[in-house]
Amino acid sequence: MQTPYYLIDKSRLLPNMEKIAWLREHSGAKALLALKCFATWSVFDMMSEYMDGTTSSSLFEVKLGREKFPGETHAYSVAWSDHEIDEVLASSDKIIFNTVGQLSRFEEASRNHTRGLRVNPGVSTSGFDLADPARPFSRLGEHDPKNIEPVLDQISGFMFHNNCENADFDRFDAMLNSIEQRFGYLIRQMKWISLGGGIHFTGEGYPLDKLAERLKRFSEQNEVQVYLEPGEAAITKSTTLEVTVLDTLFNGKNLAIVDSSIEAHMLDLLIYRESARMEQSGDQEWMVCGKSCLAGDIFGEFKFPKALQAGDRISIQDAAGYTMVKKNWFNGVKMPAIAIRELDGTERLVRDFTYEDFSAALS
Ligand SMILES: Cc1ncc(COP(=O)(O)O)c(C=O)c1O
Ligand SMILES: NCCCCNCC[C@H](N)C(=O)O
Repeated sequence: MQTPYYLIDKSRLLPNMEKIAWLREHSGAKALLALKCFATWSVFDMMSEYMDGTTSSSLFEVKLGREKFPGETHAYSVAWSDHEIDEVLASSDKIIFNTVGQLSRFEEASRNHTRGLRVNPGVSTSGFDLADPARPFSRLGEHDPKNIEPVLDQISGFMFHNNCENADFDRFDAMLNSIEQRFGYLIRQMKWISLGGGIHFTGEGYPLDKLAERLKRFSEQNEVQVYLEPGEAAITKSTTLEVTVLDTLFNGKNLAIVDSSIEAHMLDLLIYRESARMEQSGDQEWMVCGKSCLAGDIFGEFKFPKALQAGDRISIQDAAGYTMVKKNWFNGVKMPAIAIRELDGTERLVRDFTYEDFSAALS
């Protein structure tokens, strides 16, 4: 297969799915895939055996969820437009408004729909200002219980999303306690509560049993159906970005230029100033660089067992989350194709991109 391509390995996706299924069974919570993180629908058939549906951040994600992922479709957006609302309602099971203002604006249009409201508890686990839903002056959800009280009869659920790559169960527990303390009297008047994404419960060593017990207790004490919206947790470590070395040079360090671009194909790493991950090790230090003209288009510095040379293949690890959904046509660099490794080890190409796709994205 011609590089670059994202390779989704079902045998690496499966353990995440099995943990999600275990958690559902032992907590009673439902799990919705957050399409903003991962929307590669060729593996939705498999994922839908372990998950209950999808949640979204736009009309197009709502439509994709309804069309490609069996189960429930939750529609959330920071703000819906007038021209979108009918289609959003037609393609979803629940609509979650970000503010009381949006709920009021679309009150009549959505009257026969199951409706919820995003609530911002003012606490989060994000170490990144950019991704912190509880940052000062955050627009993400209603903050004040007093503003929510007047619209309680119009909604049947809340969505809280305040975790971010949170691998610490005790921190999750403490934040849920604080949510219950501040918003408990409102939560108990609802039928369902989504606790959002950002809980790293499929990670190595995460105390899944404690999470299941906590979610079950939350659900029983408040008499609500709990939803989780895993993005990263659903697909973590399932995918690699397969690239080839095109050139090498020495400029005080060993540099290898590959047929991909961090700016175009793994943008989140650049945004959050994180390094890509490799699996191999050795005593040869190399900086792996992208082929766009951006000076800082660098995947990171890694150790290899031997010196790299043109033609070498490299697998960049953990390349599923916020990658394929964010890839772009910067520099006209060819987008990586998408391939799937089936459980029996066979690989198949499910999407390739051509010059025509590049040209069609512009006019
Ligand atoms: C409302 C909501 N739900 C779920 C997610 C998924 O988060 P993660 O990929 O960290 O699990 C996000 C991330 O932006 C979100 O904003
Ligand atoms: N790896 C660096 C942080 C990534 C942030 N995750 C994506 C966004 C997140 N789900 C959010 O904005 O809440």
